[in-house]
Amino acid sequence: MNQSHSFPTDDPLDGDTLHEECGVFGILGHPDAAALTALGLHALQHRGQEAAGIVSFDGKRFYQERHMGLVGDHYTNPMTLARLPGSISIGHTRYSTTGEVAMRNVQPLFAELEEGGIAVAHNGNFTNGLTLRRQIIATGAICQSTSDTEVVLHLIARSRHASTSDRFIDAIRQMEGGYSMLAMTRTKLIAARDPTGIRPLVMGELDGKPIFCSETCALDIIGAKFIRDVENGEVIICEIQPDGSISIDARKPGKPQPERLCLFEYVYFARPDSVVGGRNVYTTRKNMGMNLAKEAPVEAEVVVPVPDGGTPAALGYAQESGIPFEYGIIRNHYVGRTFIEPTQQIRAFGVKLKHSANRAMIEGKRVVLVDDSIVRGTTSLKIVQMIREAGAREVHLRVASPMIFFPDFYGIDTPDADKLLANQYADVEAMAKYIGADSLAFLSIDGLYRAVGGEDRNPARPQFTDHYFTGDYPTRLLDKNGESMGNKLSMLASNG
Ligand SMILES: O=P(O)(O)OC[C@H]1O[C@H](OP(=O)(O)OP(=O)(O)O)[C@H](O)[C@@H]1O
Ligand SMILES: NC(=O)CC[C@H](N)C(=O)O
Repeated sequence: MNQSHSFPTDDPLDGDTLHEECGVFGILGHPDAAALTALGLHALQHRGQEAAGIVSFDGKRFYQERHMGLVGDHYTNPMTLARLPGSISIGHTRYSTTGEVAMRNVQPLFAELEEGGIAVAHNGNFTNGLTLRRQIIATGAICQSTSDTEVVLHLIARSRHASTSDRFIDAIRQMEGGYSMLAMTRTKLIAARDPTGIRPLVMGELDGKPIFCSETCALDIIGAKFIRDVENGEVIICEIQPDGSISIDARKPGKPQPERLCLFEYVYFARPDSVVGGRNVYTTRKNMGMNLAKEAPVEAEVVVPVPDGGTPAALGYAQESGIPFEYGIIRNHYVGRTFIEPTQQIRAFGVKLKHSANRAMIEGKRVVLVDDSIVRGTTSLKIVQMIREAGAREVHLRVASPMIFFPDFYGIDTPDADKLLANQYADVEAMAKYIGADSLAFLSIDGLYRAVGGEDRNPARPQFTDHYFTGDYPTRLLDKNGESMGNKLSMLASNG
């Protein structure tokens, strides 16, 4: 295995940030596998900005490049790509949910097995990862990372099945929680999605070669064709045959369960141009804004989005209400997503750097501000104040998703419940007062369901994963037992 990384491994971050997701990309049998993977990861950058890695195989050896930072910081360098030869490749952009921000947790993770090397890339989070980790450590395993993903490698190694595919299936069947996973061996690319289908994963094709990635925007960037979603609970095994052809074997190893995609993919995470679960994300966000305008109308002269997340919903609100849409806030694109920053102080500073009021569009007007979500309230507090300082007569905040009361354990890494703004105030009026808005309203859960899936939430069998709004977790939470995720790996806290 070629190890060519040498990056710092310190982790000053606390375990209390609302992180995003991760992005995965894999391709089998293409001569430009690593370069295509790098391009795919570029398109998936919004899903994870802490670190990015690529593993390739050239018929003889595995190669890896794993780096802290953005995809463009490393994989635009032809020398880096030259160190990733071969026609099989998988890649990952990371936002940590379990395990610190350190080189040892940067994916793909690689292991030498009896029958050869295997690399895995994981978007999601296992809700029994720590429980299984304790069990394998108790029986002699030596873990190299603090990532929940590593447990899968150990379970593959311990499986009694003969083929790598069966070992992989054996391993993931023991895992609970949310996962869209890719694995690669010397001849195979394997894709798997958890039984509930919490995280997205799609299959595409370029020049007849199979591709798997988190979102369709990664297919579009390389001109690949969308084939279909990987189904919930499905494992697809693609293998290069001795004659050079590629076999594709799709299996559903577990008990069938209804799919429940994560609603937050539509509210915030996925790129607006992606098609997630057959739905164009931009359209669902516009629908959210339209439903919000119906549910919470207000008299005003201008609708202003909180960019970027709030923009499609604000357009929907403006179209439905007939109030003109204007860019009353200008976004500095050199500042990333703010609610993922490590400390509250830095987050607040980031929000200030990121948004400026466009006074000419605001002064003397009653403004409807539209954002996609309120998590801690950092953004809302600053933006409402900024709009007032720019001369707005009234500021009405409209949020295109319901109030967030519950933490996530499936790959989002929300703050602890007590840090969520909705849990700090008795009602919406009290929240509005804290934020400094003349009025505040959230989209209802049914309004959100209709915006995404066209029908109300079915309480007996919810169509989507929505626990952050409702407390209805789609799986059991074995590791949790009342502890926060941030505390779970405290026994493993380290610098590298
Ligand atoms: O209540 P808070 O804790 O501030 O979190 C919510 C805010 O964070 C997100 O924006 P972010 O700046 O992360 O990303 P964006 O640029 O994609 O909108 C989201 O769109 C809200 O504006
Ligand atoms: N956000 C994610 O999907 C994270 C994947 C994995 N749990 C990690 O922390 O590396």
